[in-house]
Amino acid sequence: MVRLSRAYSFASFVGIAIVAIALSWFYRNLAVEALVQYQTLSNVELTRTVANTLWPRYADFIANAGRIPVEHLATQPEIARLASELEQKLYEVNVTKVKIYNMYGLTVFSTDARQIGENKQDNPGFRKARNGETASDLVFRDHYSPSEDEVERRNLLSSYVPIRPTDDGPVEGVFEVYVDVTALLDDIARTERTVLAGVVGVLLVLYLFLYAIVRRADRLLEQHEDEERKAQQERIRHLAYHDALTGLPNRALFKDRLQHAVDLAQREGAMIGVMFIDLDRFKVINDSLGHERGDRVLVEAAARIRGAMRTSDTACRIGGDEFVVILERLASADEAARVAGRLLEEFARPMDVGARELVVSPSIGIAVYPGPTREVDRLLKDADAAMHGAKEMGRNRYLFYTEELNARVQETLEYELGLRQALARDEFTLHYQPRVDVQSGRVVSVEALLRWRHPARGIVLPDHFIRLLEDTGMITPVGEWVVRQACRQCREWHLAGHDGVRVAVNISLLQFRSNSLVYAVRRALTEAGLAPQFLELELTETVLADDMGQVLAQLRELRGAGVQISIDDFGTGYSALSYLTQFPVDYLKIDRSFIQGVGLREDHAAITRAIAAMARSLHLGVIGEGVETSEQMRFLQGIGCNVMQGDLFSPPVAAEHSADMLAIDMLAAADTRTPRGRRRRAEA
Ligand SMILES: Nc1nc2c(ncn2[C@@H]2O[C@H](COP(=O)(O)O[C@H]3[C@@H](O)[C@H](n4cnc5c(=O)[nH]c(N)nc54)O[C@@H]3COP(=O)(O)O)[C@@H](O)[C@H]2O)c(=O)[nH]1
Repeated sequence: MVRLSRAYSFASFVGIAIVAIALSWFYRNLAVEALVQYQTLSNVELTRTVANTLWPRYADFIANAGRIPVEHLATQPEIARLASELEQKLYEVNVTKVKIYNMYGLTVFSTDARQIGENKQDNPGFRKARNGETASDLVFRDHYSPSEDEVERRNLLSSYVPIRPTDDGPVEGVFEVYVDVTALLDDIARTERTVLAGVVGVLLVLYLFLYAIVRRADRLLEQHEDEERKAQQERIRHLAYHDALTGLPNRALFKDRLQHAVDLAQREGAMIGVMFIDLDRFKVINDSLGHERGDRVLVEAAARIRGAMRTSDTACRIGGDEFVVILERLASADEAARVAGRLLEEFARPMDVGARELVVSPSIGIAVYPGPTREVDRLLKDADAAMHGAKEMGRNRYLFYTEELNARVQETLEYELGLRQALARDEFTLHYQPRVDVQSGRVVSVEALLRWRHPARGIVLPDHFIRLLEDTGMITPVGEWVVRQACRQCREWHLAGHDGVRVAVNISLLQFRSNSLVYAVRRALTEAGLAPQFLELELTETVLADDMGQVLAQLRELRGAGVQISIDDFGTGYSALSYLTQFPVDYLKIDRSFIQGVGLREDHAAITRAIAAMARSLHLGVIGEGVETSEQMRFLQGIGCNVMQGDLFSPPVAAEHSADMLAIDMLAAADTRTPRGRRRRAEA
């Protein structure tokens, strides 16, 4: 970095030098010019005086001097007289030499007699004077002879002055006057040196004064730079060890702090704890509300965690929605439980994250040392396992780590990991359950139901993994796979001759929130070459009760394209029935819990009747699901519900048997079926 003082020193030195040189040059020029002007005037005056007194008597001699042989000129009596008279006249002035030229440049007279007779007609000074102008020239002579004597190193001003008998008369000759200005020029040089010394002295004082200021500024700057550098390093260090969003220590600093806490605990024989906090369903919040609101949830969560902690605890954010608190110097495990309890209370208050208020709960796992956690470097892992245990137990709670819990959690984690890989490993499959028109005995539509062919556990039913798919955000890609697969299968049925059959697919609320549903459905239909009216989407009432505007827009688009919409598990959603008039719906599926209550509970029979009547008056189709007995079938027939689904006709069957299922008379099959036994065989 360029130092100010160094730059200032250099620039000022150059400045002072330039000022000194310029000043000296100007002063000398002005002074010398003034001297030349003054001395020239004085020479002109002298010439006029001489001309007035001497010229009338010598004018003829000088005019005719050209006729006298040059070698005799100096010996003419006029010359001696002239020399004598001039000597008197020049006695009191500082003129050192005088020459007189005639109009042809002949030196008629000179105080140095050796120069008499010389011709100066080509001399510019002479020529100028002959033409009526005065010409002066400052010259330096190493050796100079004013008369016959010689002097050395002189500065001389020589002036050529025209001689006129009267002020406005013609020029009749030229006077050359030499004045010795050596002393005057020396004076000028002395004054110049004095002025220069004075100016340079003042400039130096100014320079030193400014230098002191610049030096101080330099130091202040240096100090400021130092502070800025330190602050910058501190900022970088902070960024390296803190989470930019919440400002909490990050994973790197957490490891440091944990190590420190462990060292202290081992030295003092104290107890420490690690609390692993994971926000419940954060992925869903993030995906549905957007990342900006997700960030606000995280910031608010960090503030609440800090609020619930003791001053001796350290809270860190170690991942997306994962926070860890190091609990130092615990008196007992109960103290950790109290901190966790406070934290749950903090999270019970709704969070204001913009458009809506949210209650975001945490699941908390706690591992204490010494305790079931024997190795300190397992503290975090064990707290993590306890947190998963808390999630399994229903979330929004805390759980201490135990070895049994660990085994269970490991199993769940493996299961979860397997599910994450199931789509890529092609382990999902669809089973199909027919819906029968009991008036004709024919299959009118088929519900596609997802199954996971687990490598060790065999066929796993969706109740065991749909929620996990939703929690992990995998429901969207898996749901899209289901739609694609079902459309392809339906097209195959059509090609095999069952061309009126419709396929129904269950759609999760999260698929609506992902906003890719409409595109995925259209693409699946196009890829399979299936007309939209053969695809039915089953939604639960919770979907309709969600963000009405968002769901309605997508439903209208799908319905507009020709896709059929049905409400699944109808009657269990406890939501306002008015939505039925607003949403574009084609069918209501009466929940199987009501149908299975028929013959056992009058209220269930009443609800079933009411739903069928409502569907009829709203001109909606009605489907009875979970029909297991002939009694239930007859009851439904009696209330005008003729399309039924249930084990009485067929449980869900694998794709390879689905075409056979479409070919048979379902009523005849129902007569010979023992529902539950048949279900187990078909799904095995
Ligand atoms: N989002 C998605 N959800 C899906 C998908 N596939 C299934 N599901 C949902 O999982 C729930 C459980 O489904 P499943 O275990 O397949 O059970 C279905 C039938 O087997 C069962 N059923 C049908 N008839 C009978 C019967 O007579 N008795 C009896 N005990 N069970 C019967 O009902 C389930 C179908 O229910 P529904 O969808 O409400 O019509 C279930 O909620 C599925 O929705 C999927 O791809 N995506």
